Amino acid sequence: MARTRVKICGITRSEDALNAVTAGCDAIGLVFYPPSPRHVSLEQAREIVSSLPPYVSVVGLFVNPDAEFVTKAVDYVGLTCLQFHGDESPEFCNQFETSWYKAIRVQASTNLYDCVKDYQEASALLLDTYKAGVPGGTGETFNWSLIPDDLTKPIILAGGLEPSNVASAIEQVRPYAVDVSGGVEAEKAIKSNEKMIAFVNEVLK
Ligand SMILES: O=C(O)c1ccccc1N[C@@H]1O[C@H](COP(=O)(O)O)[C@@H](O)[C@H]1O
Repeated sequence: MARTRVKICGITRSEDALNAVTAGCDAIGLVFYPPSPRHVSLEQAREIVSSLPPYVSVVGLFVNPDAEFVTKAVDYVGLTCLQFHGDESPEFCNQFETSWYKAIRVQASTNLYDCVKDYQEASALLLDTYKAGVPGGTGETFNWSLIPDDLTKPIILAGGLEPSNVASAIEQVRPYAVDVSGGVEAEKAIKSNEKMIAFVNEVLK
């Protein structure tokens, strides 16, 4: 069985990006959502990406963006994948030539089979915690038993993951990948090298 991939999201500094890659992550995430404390400008993002070694995926995170902005970010920054974390429709997500996936904020009433059907062109579904009024990055887990084990899309598990719970999350959900932001921070928007190493080690053990 393939190993679980790791994305570390909300990178705001080149040194954090390099530490994340050295720790063993497969992808970094850059937040293009101005209200987030982890928001980066296109210039900051381009500088971070220019410091990366080869073979690292660069995911742009958007919340209800303008299509023109997404296209500009792909070209200017060199994004390899798009994460839509708002209320974007399948039609909106599909208009880009870049690989994309959709974040679903899961609550008891969420029908994940319908989400798979609705977003059939997505390369994966990212499952995050539902919290009213907050699009993501809540630092809170959700009830993983709400995830059926026969979904026909790769699942990226997110929401409140940290070194102490990621191994049990993987054991229970068997996701394609895990995604972490707040759980490996030293302070808001600043990553902890120790926590990133601990997180990846827990995934790989
Ligand atoms: O990180 C943010 O500020 C953010 C803002 C808006 C939407 C999503 C955001 N982050 C993503 O949320 C999940 C879970 O994060 P956490 O590990 O619970 O902090 C993850 O995909 C983040 O990239």
